[in-house]
Amino acid sequence: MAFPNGVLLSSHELLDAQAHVWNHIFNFINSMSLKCALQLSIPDIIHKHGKPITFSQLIDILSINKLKSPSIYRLMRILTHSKFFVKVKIAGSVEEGYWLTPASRLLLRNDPLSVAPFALAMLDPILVDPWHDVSEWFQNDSPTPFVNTHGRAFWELAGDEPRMNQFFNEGMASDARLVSGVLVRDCKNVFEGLKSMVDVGGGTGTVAKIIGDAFPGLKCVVLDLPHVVDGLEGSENLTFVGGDMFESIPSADSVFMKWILHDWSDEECVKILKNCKEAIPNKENGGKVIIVDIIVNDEKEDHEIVETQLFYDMLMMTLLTGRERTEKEWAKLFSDSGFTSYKITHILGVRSLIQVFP
Ligand SMILES: C[S@@+](CC[C@H](N)C(=O)[O-])C[C@H]1O[C@@H](n2cnc3c(N)ncnc32)[C@H](O)[C@@H]1O
Ligand SMILES: O=c1cc(-c2ccc(O)cc2)oc2c(O)c(O)ccc12
Repeated sequence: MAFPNGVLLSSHELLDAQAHVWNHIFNFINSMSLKCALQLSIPDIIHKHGKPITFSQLIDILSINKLKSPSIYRLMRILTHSKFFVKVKIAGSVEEGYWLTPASRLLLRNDPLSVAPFALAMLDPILVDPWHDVSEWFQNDSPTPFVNTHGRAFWELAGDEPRMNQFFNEGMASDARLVSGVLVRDCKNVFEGLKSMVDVGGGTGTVAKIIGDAFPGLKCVVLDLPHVVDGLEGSENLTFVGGDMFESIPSADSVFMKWILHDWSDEECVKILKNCKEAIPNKENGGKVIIVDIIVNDEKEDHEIVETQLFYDMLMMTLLTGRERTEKEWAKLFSDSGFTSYKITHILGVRSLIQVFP
């Protein structure tokens, strides 16, 4: 087969190319099938059943129009293919049963590490609609596709829409639980010896609580926007401050920022980092900024990790003014903000821990 430009392809290459394009066109079907399973609570139903569930048992429990049961078989088939469920033999029965996989365990609603709130949030029209406007945004003056669609910036809408504020903060808190567990288990040395830490953009305080409990001598302050921290109660070594990191950051030995700088442009990051440096009075004596964020390394990392990092980069471009950065781009931000050195620890999968020293 020859294309008009003279490129020759075997039938095999041509059919592979067609399958590749189709898989990209239909990728949204994976996301939407997952959304449907979550809305019908299928992972929770299987978990509550406590053992592999047969198709007929699942149909009995699901609250659906039973005439549509055969379509549940098709939904389960695609989700089993994409490894959200497995089919296993049931002793003494000819029927097989559906069981959970590590991926669907992360979708259980009451699991502290649940990704379910985020999955539902990400697939809500509020966050899906801006993706239809990306090409229009490329051609106009809007700061982000999100502003193009909603007329307001992401954080403004979160402040005005209690539903979005709640699902976003819940989603962040579940990720914060997962990351904090790794930090207090595997990165003790990063926090040992610190007397105070301000978690900038620390949300509802999940990371600060877990780190504060693991290091009782460490006084933690969470700085976030007033609509996020209003009414939250602190403890012996945890306080909440409503404010704006672009204005000022409370003083502390160390500043912690998880998933903050990737939300913002280079110019905005330099402003935040300069405020972080101002906030650390003890510059020579152990003062530092601790960052948890993505470092893109498309030469070394495996294909799936880089794909997740590039999804995040597109997410930051579409919802916010941010981006994912390579080590060289991070290093430039740090030196432009007046920091002298940094140390990277690759410990958090898709993300890394970066300590930056004044
Ligand atoms: C992506 S979330 C990260 C939350 C938390 N650090 C985590 O990883 O779980 C970004 C946080 O920055 C907060 N934020 C946005 N603009 C801010 C500002 N100008 N000053 C302080 N916090 C801000 C948001 O409210 C949100 O809680
Ligand atoms: O709007 C988001 C969503 C996420 C997100 C989505 C799905 C997950 O399993 C985890 C997180 O992350 C975001 C983020 O890190 C950010 O800085 C801004 C917005 C979002």
